[in-house]
Amino acid sequence: MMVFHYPHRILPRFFYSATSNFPSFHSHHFLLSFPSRFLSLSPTCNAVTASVATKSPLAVPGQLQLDAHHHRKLPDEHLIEIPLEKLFVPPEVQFPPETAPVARGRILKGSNIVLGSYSSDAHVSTAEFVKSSTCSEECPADGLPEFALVGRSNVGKSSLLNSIVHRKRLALTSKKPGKTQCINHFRINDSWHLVDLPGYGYASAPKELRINWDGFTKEYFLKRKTLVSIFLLIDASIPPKKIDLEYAGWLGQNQIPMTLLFTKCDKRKKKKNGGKRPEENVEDFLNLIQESFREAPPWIMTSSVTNLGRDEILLHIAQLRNYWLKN
Ligand SMILES: Nc1nc2c(ncn2[C@@H]2O[C@H](COP(=O)(O)OP(=O)(O)OP(=O)(O)O)[C@@H](O)[C@H]2O)c(=O)[nH]1
Ligand SMILES: [Mg+2]
Repeated sequence: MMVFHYPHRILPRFFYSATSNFPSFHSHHFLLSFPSRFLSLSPTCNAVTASVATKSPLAVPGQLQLDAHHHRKLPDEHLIEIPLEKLFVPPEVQFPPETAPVARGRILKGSNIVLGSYSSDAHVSTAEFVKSSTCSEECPADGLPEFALVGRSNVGKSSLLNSIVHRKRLALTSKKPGKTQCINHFRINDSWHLVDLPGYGYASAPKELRINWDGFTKEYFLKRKTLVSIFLLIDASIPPKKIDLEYAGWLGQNQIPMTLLFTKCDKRKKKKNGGKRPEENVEDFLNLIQESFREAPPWIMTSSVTNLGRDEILLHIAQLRNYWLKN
C-alpha cells in the first residue's frame, strides 16, 4: 500500500479540519441514517437562513462583467436555504452583516460562498495549454497559484474547465470515461493555473493504469506547494456515490483545501435518477459529508451546458488566489 506523508507547506486559511471521528463511508447504514438537520429546501426553514439564489443583482467588485443571464431570478425550485453557519466566509470578511438583504446580496448565486473584498481580476483574457505531467516534480516550476479539477471519470472536469475559460475545446472531452490521463496544466492570464486531472472510479482503461493515475494524482495533491484549492466535482444529476464521499473524506483527512463543484445541474431526468432534482442531490451530498468537516466547505452548482456557476467559480478563484498571494 502506498503511504503518503503530509508535506510541510503553508496553506492559506481555507482548509477544513476533518473531525477526529471520521465516519465510515463503507457503512450503508451510515448513508441511510444520516439526519438532514441543517439544509432545507423548505422556505419555512427554522434556522436563520440565507438563500443561495440572489434575488437582487449582485454587487460585484473587480473587473468581472457578469453575463445578462446572471441576474435573472432563479425559479423557486432552484432555491436552497442555507443556515448562516453553513456559509463559506472567506478570511478577513466580517459576516453576517447587520441586515438580511445585504447578506443575501453577498452570497454567490447557486453556492454557499460569501463574496469578500479579494475578488478582483475574476475575468479570463488568455488561456493556454502548458504541459502534461505524471508526477509533481514534472509540473511547471513558475510558482503560480493553481486550482485542480478532480472527480469521477466522466463527471465533467474537462468540460467545466472549458466553460470556465470560455473555450470549446481547450481541454479534450469525451463521452467515454478515461479521456484525461495526465496532470494537464493550463495557464490563465499568465498569472495562475487551472489543472485538469484523470478521473477516479470507472474508466475504460486497464486497472493498473487507473491505479497509477490515482497514485500520481494523490501524490500531486500532497506535494504541490502552489496548489491553492482542489475542486472536487460531484455529479448532481445522480444520488450521492460512496466513492465520492470517500474521496472527500480522504481530502479532509489530509487537510487538503477543497471546494465542491456540483456538475450537470442542467440534467433533470427524473425516472433515471430516482426522481430527485439536482438541488436535492446536492442537499443529500452535503448532509452526508457535514459531520466529516468542522467547517462547511465552499460549494457551487454548475453546468457546462448552460455555463451555470462559471462566473461564481471565477469570483471564488479570484478571492482564494488573491488571499493566497497576499499571505
Ligand atoms: N448535460 C451535461 N453533460 C455534461 C456536462 N459536463 C460534461 N458533460 C458530458 O459528460 C461527458 C464527460 O465529460 P468530460 O468533460 O470529458 O468528463 P471528464 O470528467 O473530464 O472525464 P475523464 O477525463 O474521462 O475523467 C461528456 O459527454 C460531456 O459532454 C454538463 O454540465 N451537463
Ligand atoms: Mg477529462
